[in-house]
This record gives sequence, structure tokens and C-alpha cells, in this order.
Amino acid sequence: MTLGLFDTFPNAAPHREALAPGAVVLRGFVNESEENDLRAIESVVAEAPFRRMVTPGGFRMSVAMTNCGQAGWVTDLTGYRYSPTDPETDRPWPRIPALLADLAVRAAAVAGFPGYAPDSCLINCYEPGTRLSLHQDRNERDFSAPIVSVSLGLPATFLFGGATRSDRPRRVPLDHGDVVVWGGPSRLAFHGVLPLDDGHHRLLGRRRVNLTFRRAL
Ligand SMILES: O=C(O)CCC(=O)C(=O)O
Ligand SMILES: [Fe+2]
Repeated sequence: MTLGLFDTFPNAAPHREALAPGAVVLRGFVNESEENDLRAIESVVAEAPFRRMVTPGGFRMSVAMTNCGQAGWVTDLTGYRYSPTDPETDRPWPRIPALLADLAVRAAAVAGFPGYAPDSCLINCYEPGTRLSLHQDRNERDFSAPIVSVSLGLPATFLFGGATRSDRPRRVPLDHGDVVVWGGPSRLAFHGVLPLDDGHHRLLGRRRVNLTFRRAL
């Protein structure tokens, strides 16, 4: 009898890659429910459409963003912050769809952060050529909860650095369905996304959509 690679490891858990202490990539974590996940995102975007916000320095971001949850991350000329309402409509952000919240809670638990209770989800939409420069997620009140980041659509190269901007970041290829969780000693790690390559994704077309769940309040 011959054994192929997969026969040898019949019960292999979804593939996980350690990035740094407290940081892990869960490969292919989003699977059978993906179509429903996408529908849940569409319902958020119907209420709170993607928009390109302006940085405090006066630059329009290339990545289009929206939010769901009790608070949404926003930027304008006055600074970065979490807002309970959508500045475009002055209405509360849509709720985090239960399906998506559940995905984030499960990913956090698998990554070693049980009891995760995100209250905010930033949704980023990248088109070919758009990038997100190195930054820390530090507008949240409490850094004890991790960031859970879900990649959908076109592949991207994620940059994952250290505690200072000058730490040389690792280049992490991310594909549709991969989830990155960073918390604990990595919670304030610098990270970013290289300019997106052109391509076509079977579900999302010429786009990458990323969800970052946070405990903001
Ligand atoms: O798109 C990504 O993979 C990362 C997004 C991110 O870091 C952010 O929105 O703060
Ligand atoms: Fe970030």
C-alpha cells in the first residue's frame, strides 16, 4: 500500500504557522461557510458603504473602509479614533453579523486567546495597487485582547514586524480564508500590506477584503 502525504496525516489540524510570540497564521480557517460570510459582509456594506477616509496629515487613503460593531475606526483631519456612529450618516454602525463574530471568536480561541469579545470590526477593501503602510493598531482602549484579521478575495503580502517601526518586517503571503491573530507580546507589532497584485478571485473579483476584529472600547 502506498501512502500519500495526506494519508500520512489524516487528522492534521488546519495548518497554523507561528509568526512571533502571540502571533499566528491560521491557514484556510474560513471554509464551508464562506458564501454566507460574504453575504453578511454585503449586508453591512449596504448600510455603511465603503469610503476612502482622509488621514490627519490630509492624505486620502487608497484602501476603502467601513465598519460594523459598537464602535468603528475612523480617520479625518482631526485624528484617528473609534466612533459609535458612522460619520457619513450619524447613525450607529451596523451590528457585527453573528456569523462573523463567531468566526473571530473561534480563531482567537484556536490561537490561544479564549473568551475573545470583539466590539468592532473594520472592513478594508483593496483594489490592485492599493497598500496599507506599516502601522500599529493602537487606538483601542485595552491591548489585552488580540487583533483577529480575516483575509478574503485576492491574495496579498502581509508585512509583520516588531515593536518598533525599524524592525525589519517578515513578508507573509495571505490567501483567501487565511486568518492572522496577534495579541499578547505581539499586540502592538507594526504591520502593513504591500500593494495588491492584479488578479481575479472567483468570489470577490478584482478585490481583497480584509476584516479586522478588535476590542476597541
Ligand atoms: O488588510 C490587512 O491584512 C491588515 C489590515 C490592518 O492592518 C488594519 O486595517 O489595521
Ligand atoms: Fe492594522
